Amino acid sequence: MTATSPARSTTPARSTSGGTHPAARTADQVAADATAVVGSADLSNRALRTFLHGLPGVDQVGLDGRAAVLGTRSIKTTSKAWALDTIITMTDLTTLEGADTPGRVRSLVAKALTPEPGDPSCPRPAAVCVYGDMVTVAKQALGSAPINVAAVATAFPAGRAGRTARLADTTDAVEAGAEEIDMVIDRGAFLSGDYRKVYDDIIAVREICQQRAGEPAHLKVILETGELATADNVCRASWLSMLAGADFIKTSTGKVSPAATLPVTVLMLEAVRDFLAATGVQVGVKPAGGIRTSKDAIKYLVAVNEVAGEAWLDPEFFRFGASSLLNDVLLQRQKLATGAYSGPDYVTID
Ligand SMILES: O=C[C@H](O)COP(=O)(O)O
Repeated sequence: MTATSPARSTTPARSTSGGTHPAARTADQVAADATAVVGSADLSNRALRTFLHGLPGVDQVGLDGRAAVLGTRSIKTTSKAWALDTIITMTDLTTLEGADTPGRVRSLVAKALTPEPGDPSCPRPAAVCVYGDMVTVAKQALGSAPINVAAVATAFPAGRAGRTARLADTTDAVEAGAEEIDMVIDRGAFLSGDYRKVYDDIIAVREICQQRAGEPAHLKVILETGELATADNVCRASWLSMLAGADFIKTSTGKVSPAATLPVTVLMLEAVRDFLAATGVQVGVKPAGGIRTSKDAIKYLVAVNEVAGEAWLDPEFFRFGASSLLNDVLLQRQKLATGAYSGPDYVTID
């Protein structure tokens, strides 16, 4: 990623309560510092630390309050139909089980290709998300359909492997044709303050993504927010990932509790909004893990619109990582169209 000329603003960088942190730098200062960090030829861990620890502090109480308010918004029935279809187009339909088989992946792909048999107006998910060794199976099953294959990589979910193994994992997935790579950060390095290691890892994975035949693979960086302990850490990990060139920042692997939450997603939406203002680069957000109902997913859409803005209401910039959300969305879609649920046999519950 190359930081373009920062958009100039004289408003102070905002913390999540909607107010400003007493020690907050202005957006101009954050922009200048971010540009200096990205442009530095010899970036030290100390420089990264200074930048990340100088970000406005997060008011956790304010964050929870803001998310709670967003979660109570109601939407009109007409908007609900749009919301349900939008959720489908933003879904990375996922299977990430040790017991995944080629048959299971083919069945996931069949569902992605035809989510609602008999209703050609039903949109398709953005991607299917699988382990790297299942990319070939998924690609073959998808054929030329415009659905991406996202592969988890870098020793997902814990990331506990040396860089050589983590990068080899990524190379395998990219060479098999994955259009999207979902990497995990080294939480141990991050939590021990070795930001430079995390930064270098992301850059190395991104370089492999860039080498994909045809289009570069899009890089989603999983923070595993449930292991980061504080909201300030989530904010720092978001900025660190974006500075290193993430196309998306993703909350969770789905293997750690808590996984995606609305407050954490609001915080990450604020980060991408502020990063765009500072650098001119728009990064996407992917909450993943534990989002199972349309009702919850709609709360996330409201947050996207109100926190980051309409520009993020696009699968290019917002995704849901979910294994079973699609089933509920299809049921709700049916209910909206016919006034009744079609019964539990109507959609596959897998
Ligand atoms: O990235 C997606 C998650 O692994 C899926 O989690 P879920 O099964 O809770 O929807």
